[in-house]
Amino acid sequence: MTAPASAPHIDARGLDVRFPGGVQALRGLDLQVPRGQLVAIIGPSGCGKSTLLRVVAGLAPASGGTIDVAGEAPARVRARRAVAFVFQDPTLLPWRSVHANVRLPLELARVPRNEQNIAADTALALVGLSEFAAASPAALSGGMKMRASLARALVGRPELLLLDEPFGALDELTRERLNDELLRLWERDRFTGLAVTHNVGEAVLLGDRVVVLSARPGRIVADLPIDLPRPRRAALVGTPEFAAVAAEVRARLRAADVAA
Ligand SMILES: Nc1ncnc2c1ncn2[C@@H]1O[C@H](COP(=O)(O)OP(=O)(O)OP(=O)(O)O)[C@@H](O)[C@H]1O
Repeated sequence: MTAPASAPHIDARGLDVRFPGGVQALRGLDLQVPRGQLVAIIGPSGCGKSTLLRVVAGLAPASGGTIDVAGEAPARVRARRAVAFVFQDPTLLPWRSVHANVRLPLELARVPRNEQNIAADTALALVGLSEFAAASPAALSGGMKMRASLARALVGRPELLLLDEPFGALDELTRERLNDELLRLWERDRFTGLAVTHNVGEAVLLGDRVVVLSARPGRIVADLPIDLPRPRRAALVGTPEFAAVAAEVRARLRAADVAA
C-alpha cells in the first residue's frame, strides 16, 4: 500500500525509544517530513539523533508512538531498498574496487549486471570519481572515500537518504566541497533527506528546515524553516543573511543544551 502523494514521507508521532538497559533516547517525538524535503537535525551530544535515524531506517524499533515512511513500516521500506544510509565511516569493502563497492547495492538487489555497471558509472561520474573506478579504496583520500560512499548510497536512486554526520571527520575545505556535491545530487534526484550534523553552518546550508532536539531523551524543541534561496552552495556561508539564520539556530541549540 502506498500513501497518497500529499501524505508526509516520514511521519513520526509520539515516538519513544527506550533501550533494554533503561536508557530513554527519544521521548514523544513528532516529526513530519514532506517528500523531497531536506531536514537537518541538530542537538546536544547523546540526545538521540543517531537513534532517530536508525528508527527511520528500520534498523531499531520504536518502544512507543508510531513511525511510518511512505505510509509503511520502516523495515518494509528498507526491505525494498528505498532508503540509503551514509555514516561518518565510509565502510567501503577493502577487497573490492571502488566501482564494485558502488554497484554493491544493485548486486544485492539482483539488478542485471549491465544495468549495475551503467548506474555505477553514472554515480561515480556524478561524484567526480570516474578515474578511480578500478582503484582499491585504500588508494583514496578521506574525502574521496566519502564520495564513493555517497555514490554507493545514491546508485539505486533511493527515495530517502539518511546522513549521520557524514563529513564530520573531514577537513573544512573537503567538507565544503562534499556539501556542495550533496546539494547537487539532491537537486538532481530530490530524495527526502535527514542529515544529522553537529555543525550549525552545515545544518543551515543543507536544510529546508533545521530541527533542534533537546538533551536526552530527545524531543523537538525548535523546528526552524530556512528560507535562504536555492540552489545553495558553500559560498553562501559568508553572507550576512546566512549569518543571521545561523545565529538564530545557534541560540536555539544553546538553549537546548542549557536546558540539559
Ligand atoms: N544500543 C544501545 N543500547 C543502550 N543505549 C544506547 C544504545 N544506542 C544508543 N544508546 C544511548 O542512547 C542515547 C542516544 O544515543 P545516540 O547515539 O542516538 O545520540 P546522538 O545524539 O546521535 O549522539 P552524538 O551526538 O554524541 O553522536 C545515548 O545516551 C546512548 O548512549
